[in-house]
Order: sequence, then structure tokens, then C-alpha cells
Amino acid sequence: MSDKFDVIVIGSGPAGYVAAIRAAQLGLKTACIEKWKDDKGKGVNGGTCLNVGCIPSKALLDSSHKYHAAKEDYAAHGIGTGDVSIDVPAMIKRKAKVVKQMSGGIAGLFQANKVTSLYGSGKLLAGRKVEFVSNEGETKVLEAENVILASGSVPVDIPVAPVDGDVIIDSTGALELQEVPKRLGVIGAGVIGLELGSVWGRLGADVVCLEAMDDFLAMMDQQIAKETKKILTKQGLDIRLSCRVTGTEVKGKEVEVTYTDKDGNEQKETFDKLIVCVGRRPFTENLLSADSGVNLDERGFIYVNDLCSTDAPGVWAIGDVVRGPMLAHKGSEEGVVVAERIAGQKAVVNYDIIPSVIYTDPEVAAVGRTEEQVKADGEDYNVGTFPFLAIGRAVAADEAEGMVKMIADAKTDRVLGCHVVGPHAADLVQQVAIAMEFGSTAEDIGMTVFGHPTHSEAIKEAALAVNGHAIHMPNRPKRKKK
Ligand SMILES: NC(=O)c1ccc[n+]([C@@H]2O[C@H](COP(=O)([O-])OP(=O)(O)OC[C@H]3O[C@@H](n4cnc5c(N)ncnc54)[C@H](O)[C@@H]3O)[C@@H](O)[C@H]2O)c1
Repeated sequence: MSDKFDVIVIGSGPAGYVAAIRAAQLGLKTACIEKWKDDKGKGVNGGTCLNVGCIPSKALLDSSHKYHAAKEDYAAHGIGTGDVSIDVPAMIKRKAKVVKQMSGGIAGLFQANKVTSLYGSGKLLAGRKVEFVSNEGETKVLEAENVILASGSVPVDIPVAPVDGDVIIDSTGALELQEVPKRLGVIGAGVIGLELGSVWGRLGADVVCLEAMDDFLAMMDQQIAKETKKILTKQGLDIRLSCRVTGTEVKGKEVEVTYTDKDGNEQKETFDKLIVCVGRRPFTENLLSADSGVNLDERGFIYVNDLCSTDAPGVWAIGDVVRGPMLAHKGSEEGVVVAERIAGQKAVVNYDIIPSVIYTDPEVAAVGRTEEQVKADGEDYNVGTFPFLAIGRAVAADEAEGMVKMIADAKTDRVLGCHVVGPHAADLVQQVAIAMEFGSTAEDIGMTVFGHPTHSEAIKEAALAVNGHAIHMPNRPKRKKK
């Protein structure tokens, strides 16, 4: 192996591996360094998303849906199941198989695109050099015209709830449980807390989410957040807002959690397992030598400009380790853009139109600005909402909870945001993301022919409702806001 590359990528999560593939496609001699090992000590690609994040959590999400549906919903369709049981170790084994297939897929893509895959750790030195220590312990200094840092993020630890990997676990441990805990505590009713809490809740755990903030899902449109809370609470998730965890004591196989409630009173609650999901932080440990020329910002993220350039010439950083939402697809997009910039093209990421999804059941998804943000920006806007209860396909599928909300500029009618809680919310919001990318108005979406019967019709109807023309519900007087 020659030690000189056009591009070296450190990290093979969704940001890094996509950057490496795109760079190689553009004819650049590319290497990608990854230190992640599987349970047998073998180097694997894919980072958090593929190994302990998006993909395994979706595998469990799907298993829990099937179990819950068989247990609770099939009878209404006239389907008898007899006793429905759950074999948790088998479910976890299936998840591991999914992970193996997906990470193996990246190895195949690297091979097909002639990306050199290096298993071990990489550290950026001065002058675009990278120290590589292989998993076998061999050290080499590699050189590159460009280095892309994509080292990702790790869960935040809080001293009041130290993760012991047994009773107190993080999001990774929550994907490996071998039985359904009877009482499950979750610290943080954020994206991960709700996703994991609802997976284990569907499998039969009594779940309590303790959330320090007064507002539920503060970053989401608050009308949608309110609707989401109503739906999740009805499902049995016990979401306690304004509850800050102040201490934990592990007592044998259980943990006593102390928290301050909304009235400032101290409360105690005992759980069999406690998941800590209070956010993630950028991962930069052992990534940069003191003279690398790369700087961190005050929150520990690698400092980059709008084009993901760091302060060191020829060194770029992408994904969770830089500012912006910690979302796999945001990192992937940055990876493509940086590879194309290195190849001399003029690509940019449109940070204004990045969809986000919370994979509860039903899903919660959003793109663009919330009503609160538009209001704070002082703009005139119209709002259209439409409930899934009036969508034939959703009623037929017994998934008619939730709504679509669309926000458009009052003068130009341009769509400013779309927020959905309901069936297939992620895919519905993506339709609006495409429309927004093309500068669509609400009227454009309303004039588009949608197939019937589909869940997507809720998007068309919400777009029509923006201007008071929804067909399948009585239109309220136009909701125009400033
Ligand atoms: N579907 C997805 O797109 C997806 C899935 C998983 C993770 N992520 C990303 O990963 C990151 C981390 O997710 P997360 O859910 O851990 O973080 P988060 O920031 O979404 O939520 C963490 C919550 O913990 C609360 N909290 C902190 N300390 C607390 C305490 N002592 N007591 C009670 N509550 C406390 C915070 O107020 C916050 O609401 C996020 O940026 C998220 O967007 C995205």
C-alpha cells in the first residue's frame, strides 16, 4: 500500500463513508480509516448509525411493532393468534444480523469504488499527515492532499447517573437488553428517549420518561409536540416534564432515582433498568495533534465554515463532529459536498431544508421552520392543518391518529415548513422537502394530483387548508398569523 492519498477520511459513519465513496467516484485516490470493532474484534464500517444507532434501533422498532400488533390489533381484523410471546434474545440476534448485513454492504461499496479501507485509529498531524495505528498495532504516517474528519459523536454522561452497563445503561446498552424490564426509567424525553422508551414500552415495560425541560420536544412545532404527547401518553408512556434527575443509587438489580418535580419537590422512583439519553457530544478524543491547526469551538465541535473547511488548509470536517443537527443524512450530504468541493465542483448543503424524524409510533417528522420560529422571525404566514382521521387510507389501516401542519408565507405562499405526527410521517415530510427545494408554494402542492387512497393526501389537504380550500373537512376561517 502506498502511503499517499488524494483524500483520507477519518471515520466511516454516514458522513465519512459517503464522503469516501463520492471522492473515489470523482477519481480521487481515497482511504477511509475506521476504529470500530465488532464483538469478535473485527474492524467494521458504519459508525454509530449502522452499529448502535439508526439501523439497529429500527430493527428493534420493527420487531416491537409486529409483536404489539399481533397482541393488540390483529383480533379486530378477525385474525386469531393464540398466545403471543416475545423471545427477546432472538429479537436481538435478528438485529445483529441486520447490522452485519448493512456494515458488510459498506465494505462491498468501498471495494467496488476502490476506496482503501483501513481498520485502526487515525490522528491528524500537521501538514495534512495522518498517523494511522492499525488494529494489529502497526503505526504508519500517511499523507494526503485533503483530510476529512468525520469522527462523529458519543452519548453525554451525567455524574448523577453514571452508566454501569448493567442497571444504568446508555442508548447502546438499550439495544442489547436480553429481557423486557418490568419498570424502565428513561432520563431525557428527547429523540432517543422517546424512540427507545416506546420500543420497550410496546414490548411490555412500564416506561417513565423524566425530562428536565418544561416544554415537550422544545425544538419541534409546539402544536405537533402537544399532539404527539397526547398520543404517546394514551399509549401508556409516562412522560414527566419539569423533572430533573439529581441522583441515582443502584441497589442490587434495581436503581432508585431521585428527581425534583415541577413543584420543586424531591421524588424517588425505583426501576429495573434506567436508560440515560440526555444528548450526544462531538467525539474528538485522540483525533488531533496539538499542532494540527484545527480548532474546536466553545462547545467542543470542530470549528468549520459554511463549506465544512476547518482552520487548517486542506482539512475538512463533517457530520456530528461539527455544528448543526446531529442527523445521519445531514452528515452524508456534507460528505458529498466536501468530496465534490475537493474535486473542484461548487456544491453546497441547503441547511434550511433538512428533514428530521422521531421514530415513535406514529412517527413525528418535520422540515423547515416551526410556527414558533416563523413568528419569532416576524414574518406574516398562513397555516393549514389536516387530521389523518379524514384520510380514508389511514382509517382503513387503523392508523388515523395525528395530523399534518403546513406553514406558508402570507405574501408569496411559499412553503416555510411542514410538521407531521402520524402514519408514515417521515415519508410524507420528504415529499414537502422536495417541494420546498424547488421553491414550491402551498398552492402548487394543492394543485398537484395525489393518488387516492393514500396517506399522502393529508399533505395535499393541508396545503389546500393553508388557503382555506381543503375538501375533506370544513374550512375554518383562514388562519393568518403574524
Ligand atoms: N431519529 C433521529 O433522527 C435520531 C435518533 C437518535 C438520535 N438522534 C440525535 O442524537 C442526538 C442525541 O439524542 P438525545 O435524545 O440523547 O438528546 P436530546 O437532546 O434530543 O434529548 C435529551 C433530553 O434530555 C434532557 N435532560 C438532560 N439532563 C437531564 C436530567 N438530569 N434530568 C432529566 N432530563 C434531562 C434534556 O432536557 C433533553 O430534552 C440528538 O441530536 C438527536 O437529534 C437523532
